[in-house]
Amino acid sequence: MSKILIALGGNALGDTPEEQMQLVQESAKPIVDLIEEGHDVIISHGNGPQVGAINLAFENGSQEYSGVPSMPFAECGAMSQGYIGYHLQNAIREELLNRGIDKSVATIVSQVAVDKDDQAFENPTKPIGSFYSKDEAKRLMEETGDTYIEDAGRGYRRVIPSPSPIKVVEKDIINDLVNTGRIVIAAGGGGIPVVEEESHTLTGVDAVIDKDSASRCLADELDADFLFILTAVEKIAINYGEPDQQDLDELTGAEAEQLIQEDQFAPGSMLPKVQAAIQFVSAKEGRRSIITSLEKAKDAIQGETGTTIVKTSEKE
Ligand SMILES: Nc1ncnc2c1ncn2[C@@H]1O[C@H](COP(=O)(O)OP(=O)(O)O)[C@@H](O)[C@H]1O
Ligand SMILES: NC(=O)OP(=O)(O)O
Repeated sequence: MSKILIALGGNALGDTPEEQMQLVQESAKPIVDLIEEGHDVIISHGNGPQVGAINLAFENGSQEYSGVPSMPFAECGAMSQGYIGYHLQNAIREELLNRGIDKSVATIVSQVAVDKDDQAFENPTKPIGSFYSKDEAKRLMEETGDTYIEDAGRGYRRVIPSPSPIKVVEKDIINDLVNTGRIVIAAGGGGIPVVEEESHTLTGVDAVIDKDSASRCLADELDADFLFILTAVEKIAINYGEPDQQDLDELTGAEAEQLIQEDQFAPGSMLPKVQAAIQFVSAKEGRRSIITSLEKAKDAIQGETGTTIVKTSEKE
């Protein structure tokens, strides 16, 4: 049996509490399929729409009502972990009980250490919150001074810094829970970004870490066998969205690097997933990273679908 870290994409969560509550019931099924097969499963998830909405709600509130404070991004990230983890752990719990599986599931509020001098702080790239038209984004930029960019052909979104993860602060406790058969939801939304001071104080920073990158970091620390990146597509493709689109079954790290050089993967969407997958498999023989859709997760672990990324030396 394998240790599998599952990184859930935005389509597993939706945009509103009602949508999320409903969607996580569907997301729980393939997760519990893997648990039922005897695998150790750790779950992480994105938070781009949610962290943006939480931050904006406080911003709007603080403009209208004097008692509402502005909310820094680290705190917004922590809130998003609680909000998403609450729905997700209940959906998984219910699915486990319905199938007569006696296992407990919980969410760990997870902090991820970053370097205070990470270049990412100078160059915001992480899209968060809702999508806007070009005109709306221009107006918002003028009004707020925030940065908005076009996000993978889907509209304009606010961007904030997204430093690289160094370590998951709570990794030991996550490891202990996994090793005693618990299902853990961790490093949600890429983790709460913190800088470790010399005094050992952990100070939150205004950033959102990419969840695929943080998931890779946690999968590495837990020595997982599989990093599953579940998103809206069954396989990654070359010439994605074009008439000559070609879906890919298996890639080595080197082949995937070559496709990155050819700009085959959109920044802010598929690119960070492929980069996380390459980094995960390159670190140790025998690891697999699979990029596929939620619905196909069970088939993908049998090698029946999805795009599998393997260490280059394993295919030579
Ligand atoms: N080369 C590619 N192959 C497959 N999908 C791609 C490719 N380039 C961009 N995409 C898009 O990337 C999306 C996944 O990114 P995104 O929606 O940001 O992920 P998440 O599920 O983590 O929210 C896919 O649904 C697809 O629309
Ligand atoms: N934190 C993060 O990467 O969230 P999304 O996957 O929702 O963008």
